[in-house]
Amino acid sequence: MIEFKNVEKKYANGTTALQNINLKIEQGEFVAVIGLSGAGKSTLIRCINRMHDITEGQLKVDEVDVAKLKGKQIRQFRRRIGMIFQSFNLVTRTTVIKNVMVSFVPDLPLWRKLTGIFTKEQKIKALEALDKVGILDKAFIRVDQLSGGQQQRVALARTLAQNPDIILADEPIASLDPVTSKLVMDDFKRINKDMNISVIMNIHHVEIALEYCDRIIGIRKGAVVFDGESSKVTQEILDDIYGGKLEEVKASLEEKSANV
Ligand SMILES: Nc1ncnc2c1ncn2[C@@H]1O[C@H](COP(=O)(O)OP(=O)(O)OP(=O)(O)O)[C@@H](O)[C@H]1O
Repeated sequence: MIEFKNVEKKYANGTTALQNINLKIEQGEFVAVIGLSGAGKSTLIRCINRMHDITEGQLKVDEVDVAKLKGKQIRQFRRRIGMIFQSFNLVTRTTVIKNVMVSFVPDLPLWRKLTGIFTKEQKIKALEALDKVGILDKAFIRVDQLSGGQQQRVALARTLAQNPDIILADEPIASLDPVTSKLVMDDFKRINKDMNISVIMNIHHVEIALEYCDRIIGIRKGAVVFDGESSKVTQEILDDIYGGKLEEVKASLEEKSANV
């Protein structure tokens, strides 16, 4: 379980990105974090794996007080938490399988990971992870020869190979066209349901969030203004989360996806 108790995050420049956050996320939930740009979605997600330090309150992941972790403990803790980014974060000039196997040697420098010799067992594990996201046939192809959607699936396979309890996804479909976005969301959903991995996703596409995620957390100006089941989200709630600017957000997303 992930538990935020009166969490505040203030950046060094004085910006309060999160204030008085109280949340409980149980193992196996599929949660979307929505809100306007700058509302604090990324900050919220990144506090969970200590990419950002909180400045007040307490954040616990399975009873581990995240703020108290130090050095090696942080690295060990992060192994249980996969992170997916909008930009995939892959090494594009090497093969798909090598990108996945990188997850087996988290403490080595990247060049060592990529030149490293992997065991047969590790190769099998990587192939299994690729199979789970439907791109086993691409294992020995260079990443730069794949489409955006396929690259995001490689990133997902890399995270799965690490055997995480939680996946944090920071706008995972923001660079994808609408059809590919849905395929990637199908993968997230399947992984969430079949493997009981918690997924906490920061997402701009409200309709997709409502369709795929079980729970919606709406953030406005660093505070939670809605927290409940997707099926309970009304237009009025969306107007509150987005301060009446939802149509503008949708129009800008449509413009972006036309340019993908
Ligand atoms: N490293 C930083 N230093 C100072 N302020 C920051 C930093 N990162 C984010 N902020 C500020 O914190 C607030 C929340 O930012 P955050 O990136 O969490 O929002 P967001 O909802 O994820 O936005 P977007 O949808 O545009 O990614 C914003 O006011 C932002 O300018």
